[in-house]
Amino acid sequence: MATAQPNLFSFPSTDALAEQLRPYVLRAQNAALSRHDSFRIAVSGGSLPTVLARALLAPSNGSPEDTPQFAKWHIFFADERAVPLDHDDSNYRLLKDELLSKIPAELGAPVVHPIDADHVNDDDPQELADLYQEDLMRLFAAKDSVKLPIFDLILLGCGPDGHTCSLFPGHELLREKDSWVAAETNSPKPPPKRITLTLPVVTSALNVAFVATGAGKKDILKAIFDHEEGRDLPSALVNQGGGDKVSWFTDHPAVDGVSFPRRGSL
Ligand SMILES: O=C1O[C@H](COP(=O)(O)O)[C@@H](O)[C@H](O)[C@H]1O
Repeated sequence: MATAQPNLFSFPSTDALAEQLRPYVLRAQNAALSRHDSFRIAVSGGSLPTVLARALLAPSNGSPEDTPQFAKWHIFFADERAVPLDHDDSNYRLLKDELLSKIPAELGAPVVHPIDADHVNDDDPQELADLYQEDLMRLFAAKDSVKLPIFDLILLGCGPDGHTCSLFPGHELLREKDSWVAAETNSPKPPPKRITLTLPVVTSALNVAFVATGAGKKDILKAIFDHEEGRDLPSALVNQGGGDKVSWFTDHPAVDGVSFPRRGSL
């Protein structure tokens, strides 16, 4: 368990947040591309894709550092719902509508890793989870010694109950140690059948950023950053496991009244 504290950034508006999320993501991209030939990122659904699109589709200042090199991106999903890829509840569809379909051709196209559409109607989403794990293994487990995939960046949301990915409070999946991808059959938030990256995968990433905005997140953020009250919430477990690799991008209403020793500026 990491002892260092996560970083908390708070902005007056979602636009101001998106403006700062862009250099954060591009720094992770540039660092990744100096180490290997691709940028390996996992993204969530919910409110995240809209903010991410605002960040990444903004005009570049023209420098190579400020340019998304999408052709070198591998995009996975931090969690996905077991629905067809064109369904309103699909995180893939959301990302496609908000970001992927709007990337200018000159920036190149990322390699996107959706779930296997042939298994979304299975009674049990375990096969879907296993196939997704195999997809991850093709990229990350070139050597037998690889125990966990190391993402360059994972972008997360935080639900009003403190869930992140499809890891829900009090759920047994929070104790999963071995699988990279787990199946969820009884999500308290519809739809009930989902797959999710597991906690060890999330906390092994080189960088993890939450995006949480709006007054509706205020109470849960108070609980998460109050070490006693919210210590077992899934988002708090990411903080504890990831330490200062974890950054929270929030707006002022989401952190109104949240006491936190390390409010950073980027
Ligand atoms: O169900 C989900 O919810 C979370 C949180 O969504 P938000 O709208 O409160 O940001 C999301 O991160 C996750 O990917 C999604 O499947």
